[in-house]
Amino acid sequence: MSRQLTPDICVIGAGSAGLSVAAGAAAFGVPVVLVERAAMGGDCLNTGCIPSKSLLAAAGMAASRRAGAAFGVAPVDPAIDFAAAKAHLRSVISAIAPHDSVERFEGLGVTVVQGEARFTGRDTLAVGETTIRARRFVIATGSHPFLPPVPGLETVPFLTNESIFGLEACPEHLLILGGGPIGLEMAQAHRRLGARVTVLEAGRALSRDDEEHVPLVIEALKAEGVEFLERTHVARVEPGEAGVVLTVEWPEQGGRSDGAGRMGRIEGSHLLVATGRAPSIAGLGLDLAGVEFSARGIKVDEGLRTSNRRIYAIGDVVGGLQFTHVANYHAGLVLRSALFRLPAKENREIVPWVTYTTPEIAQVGLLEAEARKRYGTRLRAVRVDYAANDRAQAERRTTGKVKLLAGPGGRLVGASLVGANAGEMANLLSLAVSQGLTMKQLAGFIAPYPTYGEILRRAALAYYAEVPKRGLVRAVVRILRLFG
Ligand SMILES: Cc1cc2nc3c(=O)[nH]c(=O)nc-3n(C[C@H](O)[C@H](O)[C@H](O)COP(=O)(O)OP(=O)(O)OC[C@H]3O[C@@H](n4cnc5c(N)ncnc54)[C@H](O)[C@@H]3O)c2cc1C
Ligand SMILES: NC(=O)c1ccc[n+]([C@@H]2O[C@H](COP(=O)([O-])OP(=O)(O)OC[C@H]3O[C@@H](n4cnc5c(N)ncnc54)[C@H](O)[C@@H]3O)[C@@H](O)[C@H]2O)c1
Repeated sequence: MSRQLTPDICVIGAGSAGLSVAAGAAAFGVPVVLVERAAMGGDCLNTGCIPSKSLLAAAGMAASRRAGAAFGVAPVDPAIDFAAAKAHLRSVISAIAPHDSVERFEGLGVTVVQGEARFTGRDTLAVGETTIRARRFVIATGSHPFLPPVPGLETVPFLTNESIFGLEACPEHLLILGGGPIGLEMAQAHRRLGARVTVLEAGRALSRDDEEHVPLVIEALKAEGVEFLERTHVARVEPGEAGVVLTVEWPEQGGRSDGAGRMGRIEGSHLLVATGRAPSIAGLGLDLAGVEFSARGIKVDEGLRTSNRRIYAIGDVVGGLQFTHVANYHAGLVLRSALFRLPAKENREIVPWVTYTTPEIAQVGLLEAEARKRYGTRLRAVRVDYAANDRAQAERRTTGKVKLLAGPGGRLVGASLVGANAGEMANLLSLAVSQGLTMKQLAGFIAPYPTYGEILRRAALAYYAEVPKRGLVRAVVRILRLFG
């Protein structure tokens, strides 16, 4: 039966971005319609953050059983029930799913329409028999795996993040195309759960992270048995006896340390494609809506408005930094703009991200190379090793580094971390960068002892290490001593 809805706001996509806008708008009593064609919760809940972090947790449990010797606890080679690990993953999703469910959102006052949305005009959307005419639209349709143009890929049953979490048996030899966050998190998780794993990366693994810190992650994964082929070109994919055969090429300065030939063949049982993301915009009717886009995503201005000013686009579909917390950040900006008509401007220089390998690697704000370009000699980088932290010593997790970047006036403009709890520590640094705090303020808080977070205060104090040596400062201290 056909029906027409006329909300103030219509949100397309019930992933991290869309859910946040819908919940926020409904909380202020604004009529809002939310359209979703598949599972509520989008990538993060169903095929992204939650299953990947749950699998890493299972893998971490296996790794800890193998690693007790230094603590006087006899290591064991644990029997892994891969199907049970997957049951754990599904139960975590089920525990979170009610929060993102149709029932909860209807309870919040949101009208949820299930089906595929497509624009039929600049202010009209069709979802099956339903027509939605809204004052404002928010496109939050996310992204899907980008498939590289490797000849033969279509001839094998390759995996992506949309299918790998459904495997019930551990792959014998998992080949992973792409050494980004998905590739490395899945490499470590599967290796720890019993698979042989080979990562093939066209360029440099984790290329968006600090280049001084990335090698610590790669070395840790290699030490656990993950095989790495960086700067490797996969020329062809074909079916093989064991599953999949890759023909690979190494350029002159090839990634193989053994100096093997320029061409080679690698056989594995499974292939995971983790080579980036493409925006989910097919069939949306963006042309009819007057919304411009490119292969990267929907084009938006700093306020996340599209070329049609009544339509915003947020989250993965705009092709910027693709993280759940960025999707949530975007949602907040859109609510500010659409509900309160306040200026809203995305600031990409305060965004943190974390890859949840062991060790974790985290970035907040500017990378050193970016900061140097911007501030030149006015930039100071201070570095502290985890080995200087008592808690890291107690837990024997001393492989790690923190680097703080101080711009003019000692303002923290960026931070890079690698090591245990790097992601948790990124929280405090994210607050500091977003609020424009200085090294003085970062040195001035009391960190509970012994915590990993003390590393941050130590790094901030290191910024002032030269102060006691300055002549003027020493002279003042000398004079003050005269007063008893
Ligand atoms: C394996 C993996 C691990 C990740 N881990 C992390 C992590 O640890 N931390 C982190 O911050 N980020 C992580 N991410 C990234 C994170 O999942 C995404 O950035 C986030 O989910 C993007 O949210 P979104 O709302 O923009 O899009 P999505 O979650 O993709 O939601 C878009 C929704 O729109 C719907 N939709 C699309 N087109 C239409 C249409 N025409 N009509 C109706 N509905 C439509 C889709 O069905 C989907 O539900 C990970 C991603 C992957 C793949
Ligand atoms: N912990 C997290 O926050 C987390 C975890 C997973 C995913 N994510 C998000 O999901 C996004 C997608 O992750 P991703 O790892 O797929 O993408 P990515 O773009 O970060 O990395 C893809 C990698 O694949 C390589 N590559 C591309 N084509 C190739 C080819 N033909 N052969 C070999 N290598 C090739 C690239 O050089 C790159 O290093 C990330 O950018 C991130 O935003 C976040």
